[in-house]
Amino acid sequence: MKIALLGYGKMGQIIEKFALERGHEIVLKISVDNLEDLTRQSLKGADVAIDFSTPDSVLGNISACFDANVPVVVGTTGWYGKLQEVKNDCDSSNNTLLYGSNFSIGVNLFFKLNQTLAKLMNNYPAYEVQVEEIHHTQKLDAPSGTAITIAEGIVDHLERKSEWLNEVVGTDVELFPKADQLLIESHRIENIPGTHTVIYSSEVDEIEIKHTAHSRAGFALGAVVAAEWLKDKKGFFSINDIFE
Ligand SMILES: NC(=O)C1=CN([C@@H]2O[C@H](COP(=O)(O)OP(=O)(O)OC[C@H]3O[C@@H](n4cnc5c(N)ncnc54)[C@H](O)[C@@H]3O)[C@@H](O)[C@H]2O)C=CC1
Ligand SMILES: O=C(O)C1=N[C@H](C(=O)O)C[C@H](O)C1
Repeated sequence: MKIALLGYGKMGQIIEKFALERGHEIVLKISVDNLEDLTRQSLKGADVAIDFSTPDSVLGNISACFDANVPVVVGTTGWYGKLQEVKNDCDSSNNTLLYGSNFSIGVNLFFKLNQTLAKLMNNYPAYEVQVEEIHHTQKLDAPSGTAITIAEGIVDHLERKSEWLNEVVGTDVELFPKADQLLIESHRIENIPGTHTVIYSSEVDEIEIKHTAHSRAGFALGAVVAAEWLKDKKGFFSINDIFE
């Protein structure tokens, strides 16, 4: 496949390595240094685009892919408030997009485990639940996209929680969640690729499920596999559609 990389930073560069290893060709690499190279014409030379850019640029990049009728895999996070709008655009323009807050196999298994545990906990009101995420200090968005997916998995399956709220540890803002609110605590520490923990705590004990990414390799390989999966599809998909 001919692949356009929209975003050639930490993730884009590892994705390139896996794509080449799997026999693909990189026909376009866009970063903040060559934004002028992203044109309808240049995109049309790709079978698929993979976007790992920034929360501020991702929506423009998606529009550019729709305009060129090029399927796009979106790994960028921090834009999910616009998800429904993007889905509508995708459907009405007969385009193709797959997004995922996390492309690693381990985290997608973790998402399922999280939902199962949340369902079980409906019978055990003594447990209070909290989500924690830790990422490197260059991360632009908080909470992480993965933490949002985890929190939605809890809110959708645990009756006593109806919404999530986020506290970035180390800032002056301290939150006091109400009983029906799920706290996501975000920590920013040098060089952490991504750690997510769900903690159920009672007076007498604690249950913790935790995913630790040792590197960015799982995210990057997952993005290339997602692009391969998307090749002959049409429509709006999430990473969950691959794992189903
Ligand atoms: N879904 C997943 O599995 C994962 C998602 N991510 C997300 O991917 C995104 C990128 O992460 P990193 O590579 O770590 O960030 P990074 O900061 O290392 O790279 C971002 C790249 O985007 C480029 N860029 C800036 N404006 C652009 C524009 N208008 N068009 C195209 N590129 C532009 C920058 O020059 C840079 O090359 C973040 O939103 C992050 O949260 C990161 C890892 C895994
Ligand atoms: O910015 C990152 O690095 C990561 N972002 C994704 C997220 O926001 O969940 C996935 C992974 O945790 C790494």
